[in-house]
Amino acid sequence: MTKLVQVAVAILIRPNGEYLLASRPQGKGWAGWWEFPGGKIESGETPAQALIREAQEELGITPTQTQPWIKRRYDYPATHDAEAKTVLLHFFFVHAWQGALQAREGQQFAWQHPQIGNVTPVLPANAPIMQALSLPPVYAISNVQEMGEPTFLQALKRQLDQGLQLLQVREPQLDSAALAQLSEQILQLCAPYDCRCLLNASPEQALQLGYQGVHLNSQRLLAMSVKPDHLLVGASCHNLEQLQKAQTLQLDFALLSPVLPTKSHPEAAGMGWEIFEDMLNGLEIPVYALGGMRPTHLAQAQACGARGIAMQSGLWQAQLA
Ligand SMILES: Nc1nc2c([nH]c(=O)n2[C@H]2C[C@H](O)[C@@H](COP(=O)(O)OP(=O)(O)OP(=O)(O)O)O2)c(=O)[nH]1
Ligand SMILES: [Mg+2]
Repeated sequence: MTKLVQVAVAILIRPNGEYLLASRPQGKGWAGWWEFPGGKIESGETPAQALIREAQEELGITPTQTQPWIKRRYDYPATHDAEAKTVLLHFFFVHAWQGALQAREGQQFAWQHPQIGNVTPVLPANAPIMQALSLPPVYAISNVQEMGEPTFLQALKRQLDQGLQLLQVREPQLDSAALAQLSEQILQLCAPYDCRCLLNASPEQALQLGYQGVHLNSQRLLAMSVKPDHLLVGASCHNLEQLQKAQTLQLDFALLSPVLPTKSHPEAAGMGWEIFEDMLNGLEIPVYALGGMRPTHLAQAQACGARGIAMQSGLWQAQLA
């Protein structure tokens, strides 16, 4: 049997969203590969304690604002410089720290833009983590039907000014002419910002109207046999079968809902955080929690292993409050 190594991993994030990678120093297994700072959890230590100790030892800093994220198990084969082992990685976001970064182990540092990672190779266990980090923590869903177009566009502008980076346009009540007209306005409004827009429709419609992405409902997801080209692709899932289908198709992300009871689907009870966390366990595709979400639920969703939260009324209302 290979040994299980538990590891605390620190994803240092700057306010502009860049995160820190470090090269593994000479003399360690997988030397020269890029990773997040961190290291083995010692006996008697919690993952959070190991995180702080490793940050002090490797970087000379003390994390002051941390947030648990995904746990990920990975089997490493034996290589010329390392034996076979299974690692259980406990990823944490580190949003703030004391002290100035020092390369205490002779490692190199590289701050990475989430969508333009430019150092390679990154340790193979981290591939799904890099994919998740290329997406922002909040996914907004349009609500023109309830708010009316002028109010919605105003609210959208305010969210864009506050850093919104991912938007789903979901307005099934509109006919195709009205949807084309609304799409043009939304895409124009978003163009100067770093915000990608997905249309909840078929991939053909999304491409035709000039969207960067398509959001599949669960019916379209189940009917699909290959990931559409040239689009960022997300899908709505309500059970494990659908999540697995999204993963098999190698979609960019999935939504899992309803987590909590919601106004838009009052008949559905909400699976709760415990089941939500269980369903994400072992999944490689990034997932957003949906259903009754408000901005304050982000930390809880991430502690369950989600990339973040998707919100419709919870987002647009939060800013009016
Ligand atoms: N720090 C870190 N380790 C990772 C990442 N991804 C990943 O698969 N690992 C694996 C590589 C190693 O097998 C293990 C971490 O062990 P390590 O060798 O860095 O441990 P350590 O810092 O405590 O150093 P030492 O015991 O060798 O002195 O976890 C990552 O992003 N960061
Ligand atoms: Mg280390």
